[in-house]
This record gives sequence, structure tokens and C-alpha cells, in this order.
Amino acid sequence: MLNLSQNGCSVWVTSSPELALTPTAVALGKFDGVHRGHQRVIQPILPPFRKDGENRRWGEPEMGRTGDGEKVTPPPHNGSIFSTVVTFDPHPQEFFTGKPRSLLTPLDEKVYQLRSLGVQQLVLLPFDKELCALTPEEFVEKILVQQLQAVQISVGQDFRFGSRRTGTARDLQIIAAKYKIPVTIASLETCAESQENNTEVDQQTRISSSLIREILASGDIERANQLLGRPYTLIGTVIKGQQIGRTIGFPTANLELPKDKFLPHHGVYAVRVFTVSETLDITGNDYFGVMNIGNRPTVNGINLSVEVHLFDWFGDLYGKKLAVHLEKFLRPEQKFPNLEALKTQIQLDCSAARAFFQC
Ligand SMILES: Cc1cc2nc3c(=O)[nH]c(=O)nc-3n(C[C@H](O)[C@H](O)[C@H](O)COP(=O)(O)O)c2cc1C
Ligand SMILES: Nc1ncnc2c1ncn2[C@@H]1O[C@H](COP(=O)(O)OP(=O)(O)OP(=O)(O)O)[C@@H](O)[C@H]1O
Repeated sequence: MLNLSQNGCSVWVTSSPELALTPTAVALGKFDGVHRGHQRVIQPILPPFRKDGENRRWGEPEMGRTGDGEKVTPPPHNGSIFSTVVTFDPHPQEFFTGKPRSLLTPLDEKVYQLRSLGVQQLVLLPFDKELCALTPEEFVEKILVQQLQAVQISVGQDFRFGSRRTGTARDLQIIAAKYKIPVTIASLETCAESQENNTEVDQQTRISSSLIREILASGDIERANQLLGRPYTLIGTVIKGQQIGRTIGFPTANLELPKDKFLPHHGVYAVRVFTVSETLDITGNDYFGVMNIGNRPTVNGINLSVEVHLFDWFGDLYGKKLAVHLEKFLRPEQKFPNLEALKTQIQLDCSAARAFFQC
């Protein structure tokens, strides 16, 4: 389906497990967000020669593309064990509810995050009736042993699998032992519970994609960033807006985002912006700026718009891909009586963002 390759680092992405590079060291789960808990599960499947956080060059041959139904030969096997994240597509919750689910990390972004951790392969198991009906024993035998030739498996302590989620992480360990495959069960990465409860005791809660969504929806971007282990990022292509911004002295780059991207609380954020390539690698300098996510009630906007104003930068960004790191929530969007009042407020937003970034 996709091959994302830059500087000799590639991730082989396939939704056909029979096209997977084998043998594999597998981390299992949905991994939306690739948050700190996920990173703990992925760590044990990475090659031992790689130090944490290092952007590894592993000198694999250039890989071709694969895809649903596409007949493509995977790159030759070079004798190594492929660090592989195995996830489900669509997201199981989307399959059961029939409702499209927005994601913290749409596919391109997930691949980018996995690649920067050192993962070599992403297998997107088609989540359908057939897969759902597999018992834990059948899942291990058919998918992990026969198709992926797993030699090592890693999951979190609360991992559940197989039909009606009957299999636990411990069950996986027992079943995999029959095939002599070791299973690492990562202990839960937790964080302090929100202080809202006003309890004296330091209660801990599990870091999860669902918790991070809730926190983003509430506008607490700094806490969401802590749990992710990096800034929450919106990545999109710059498209034309109504071009009113430039008339009030604040030209903005309007972003078209992946349709399934989860949007945080609407309003104004202090942001750090990077131009990126198709594979999402940073291509130039970074810029500071302010971003608005909202409907622009002051100009009777109807559609949701995501737009960023960069400090001290003038030029044409149309068609460019930007990665916008959300660092601080400044205020909710408001309806102003006129453009002059909006302009005055945006000036204040810029000052607040500059003070935050000390720039
Ligand atoms: C930092 C920032 C804050 C903004 N805050 C608001 C706001 O509170 N209310 C609003 O109606 N529009 C707000 N906007 C959106 C402006 O209305 C929008 O930038 C302007 O209409 C230009 O739109 P254009 O990009 O289509 O030309 C904000 C934009 C920026 C960059
Ligand atoms: N906080 C955590 N600490 C350790 N392991 C985790 C943590 N969160 C998830 N995992 C493990 O990482 C893998 C992927 O997790 P998964 O994406 O399914 O869960 P999640 O982040 O809790 O998402 P959701 O909130 O949608 O359930 C699983 O093996 C899971 O057990």
C-alpha cells in the first residue's frame, strides 16, 4: 500500500499479511497516537543495536510499493528479523459501531512516528468478520505463526485479543509458548489523574488514546503533549482561503487536513511550524506562530477552518505541506463585532505566543 522511505530509512506498509517481510518481532495493538504507553510496548521489538531515540539507518534495500490487490513483490529477505507493528484497519471500534472514527495519528503520521522509533514494518490486518471470529488460539496460529512467522511478541498488560476479546496478554504468552515464541508484557505507562477530583492522594491512570482525545477535546494541550511524549501535530497542505486575513495584516495559511484527523478543542493556539516532505520529514527551518481552529464567526464563516499565521515570514505557501505543533492553548474562538476588533485580539494572541516561546 505504501512505502515511506527517506535517508535510507523505510517502513514497509502492507494490508496483506502474506506480503509481510518475515520473520518478524511483533508489537500488537491499535497504536493510535503512538503515545508513551505504545512506545513502551514497541521498545522490546526494536533491534538491539539501536539506542533509544536515535534515528536509525538500517541500510535496507529500497522497497517497492504494495497495496490491496496490487501484485507487488516485497523486497528480498536479508536474513534479519523485521520489527513489525501489527494493527487493525479499520479501527475495531469503527467496525463495530459503523461510525467513522477520527484518529490522533492518521496513517501517514502513524508511519512517520513508527519510523522515527525504528520500526521497519506496519501490517494493517483487515478487521472484518473473519478476523473477528478467530479464537485466541487461531489468531496466534494463523496470523502470528503462519503468516508473520513471529519470533518475538510484545503487548501491553491490558491487551485483549481474539473473538469477543476473550484472550488476555497472559493467554497470549501461554499459547505462544507452544510455538516457543517469547511474549513480553509491558507494564502500564501511567500518569497522574487530573487534579479536578481534588483528592489528596496521587491517583494514577493508564495513558491511552481515549484519554488523550478527552484531554485534547478539553483544550489542555500541554497535558496531552506530556502523555504523547511529543507535541500534538496537525499536518496538512496549504490551500486558498478567503484571503481576508491579509487585509487585516494577518495573512494565514489555511490547511487541508486528512479527513480522519482528530481535532482538538477549537480556538487559538501558540504553535511551532515546519515545512515537511511527502514522507513528513522536516525540509526547512521552523517558524513560530498562532493557529486558529474554528468557524470564523466574525466573518460569518460556515465551514471549519484550520489556519496558521507565521511570525516574521512573508511568501507563498500554497501547495506546501506543513506540520504544526500545538504547544499552548491561548483562548476559545469568539465572534467579534467587526474586523478591527478581531485584528486587535489577534495582535494580543501574537504577543501571548511570542511571550510563551520567548521569540
Ligand atoms: C490567531 C488567530 C485568531 C483568530 N481568532 C478568531 C476569532 O476569535 N474569531 C473569528 O471569527 N475568527 C478568528 N480568526 C479567523 C479570522 O477570521 C480569519 O483569519 C480571517 O477571516 C481570514 O480568513 P482567510 O484565511 O479566509 O482570509 C482568527 C485567526 C487567527 C490567525
Ligand atoms: N499506557 C500503556 N502502557 C503500556 N501498554 C499500553 C498502554 N496503552 C496501551 N498499551 C498497549 O499498547 C498496545 C496498543 O494499545 P491500544 O492502541 O490498543 O490501546 P490504547 O492506547 O489504550 O487505545 P484505546 O484508548 O483506543 O483503547 C496494546 O498492546 C496495549 O495493551
